[in-house]
Amino acid sequence: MNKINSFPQALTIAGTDSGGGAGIMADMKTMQECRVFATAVVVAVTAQNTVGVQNFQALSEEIINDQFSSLNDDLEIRACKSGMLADADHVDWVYQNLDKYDFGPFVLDPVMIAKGGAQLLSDQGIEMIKTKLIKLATLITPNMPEAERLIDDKIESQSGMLIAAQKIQKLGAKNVLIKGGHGDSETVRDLVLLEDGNYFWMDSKRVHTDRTHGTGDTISSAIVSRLALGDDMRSAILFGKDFVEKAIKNTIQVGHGHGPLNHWAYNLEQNKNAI
Ligand SMILES: Nc1ncnc2c1ncn2[C@@H]1O[C@H](COP(=O)(O)OP(=O)(O)OP(=O)(O)O)[C@@H](O)[C@H]1O
Ligand SMILES: Cc1ncc(CO)c(N)n1
Repeated sequence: MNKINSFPQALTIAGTDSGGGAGIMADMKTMQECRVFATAVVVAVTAQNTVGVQNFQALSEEIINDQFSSLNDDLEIRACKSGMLADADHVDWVYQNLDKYDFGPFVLDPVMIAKGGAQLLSDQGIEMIKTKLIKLATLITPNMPEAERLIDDKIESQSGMLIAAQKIQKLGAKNVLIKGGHGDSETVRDLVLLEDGNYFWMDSKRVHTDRTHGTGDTISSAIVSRLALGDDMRSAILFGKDFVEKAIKNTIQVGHGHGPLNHWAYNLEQNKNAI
């Protein structure tokens, strides 16, 4: 690799959040905290705050292709992720670019509905993820409602969660992380199904808070960062869980709705332990 360009670089392909807590903003803050250089392809712009999404506009095919091409011409992206992709055309354009360029392992966060209820991906867009984009995914990270939508079935138990992960893997994703943040159980359980068929659970105590805007973006960006730094999939996912847990626990008071996470909490804790 060209030494001049050797600092670890990661890419997020997603929508912006003017409120700063989710989407590209959460992704880049997370990557920065993980010590990788963050880059972005903007697919859509949202007018959003902690209360909800007030409006959004997706960008043209030309500017999306040009952003990918600019990155490919100059940077050395080692891992990438996608977030909000808006509709079927945008999913397809992202597919074509990821098929064309090598940006390393690809983490697909199939963002469908924001915590405030806004639909960030059309029904046809969901179908395009299921039939096309998923085949490029090194890892897919649905939350529970997204996992149910991907398999078109309800998930009602832990064995149901495993069966769902296996079905999602059959759609084409190599590794599957089903996030269990939704609901009100005291223990939050995430499930990881690895490429080789082995699986494990990640448990944590539920933090009773409404400051959970951008949890999914944050865990997937922490995972992508560690993949860009050379971690194997299992270590990268375990790191992501630790990172997001600390970011949720160490609440900050911003906004009046689903508040954002504290993206510097992980490093604050590391520094404290180092003293
Ligand atoms: N209240 C909570 N307490 C502890 N961990 C949580 C809580 N909420 C979410 N998590 C963790 O955060 C991560 C993201 O899970 P979640 O199910 O919230 O994703 P998401 O719905 O995609 O998030 P978003 O749509 O806000 O980006 C998971 O590892 C989950 O276990
Ligand atoms: C732009 C954007 N991406 C993702 C989410 C989901 O967290 C959101 N609320 N907004």
